[in-house]
Amino acid sequence: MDLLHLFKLQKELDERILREHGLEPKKLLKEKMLALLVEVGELANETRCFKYWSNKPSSERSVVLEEYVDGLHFILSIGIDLGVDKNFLFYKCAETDTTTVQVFLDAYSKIIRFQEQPSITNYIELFTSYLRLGQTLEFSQDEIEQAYLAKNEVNHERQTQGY
Ligand SMILES: O=c1ccn([C@H]2C[C@H](O)[C@@H](COP(=O)(O)OP(=O)(O)OP(=O)(O)O)O2)c(=O)[nH]1
Repeated sequence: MDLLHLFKLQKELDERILREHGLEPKKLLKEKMLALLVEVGELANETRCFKYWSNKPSSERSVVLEEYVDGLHFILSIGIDLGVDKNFLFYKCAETDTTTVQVFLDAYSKIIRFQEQPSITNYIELFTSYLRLGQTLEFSQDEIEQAYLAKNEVNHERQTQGY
């Protein structure tokens, strides 16, 4: 996954959203943190991994993947505000032998920790936990990258249409 390229596309999209909505290029960190928490909740809902009371299966893989890359958009956007977008290198996170529910809870706790203390170390921890979540959901890096590019385009189209 070419993260530096994704950061660049994210920056273009974020700048466009600010422009179209007449917002100052001020940081919207709190709003982005809440948006990310909501996206992780939407993702968990689509997987249904915690719904021990139901036999209904997970949503289609493509639906889950789109939710996943919505969260990735906000994580990249937060990284840009933090100033790490020019030199952030992806390193493969170790495979973990744990449940999907636990991986979701870990991602939540890393997001909250970063929100309380927005350091680069905590950002890397957050990013890593989100990549681990992608691995747990069995998405390849290539699939994630392609889905990110597709949703990024949709986000631009929405701005064109005055979303
Ligand atoms: O500064 C921003 C703000 C938003 N987004 C992207 C992230 C995500 O891909 C999308 C917002 O999520 P979604 O598509 O779920 O938006 P929604 O307005 O909640 O749509 P829906 O009601 O269809 O879920 O916009 C950014 O990249 N940068």
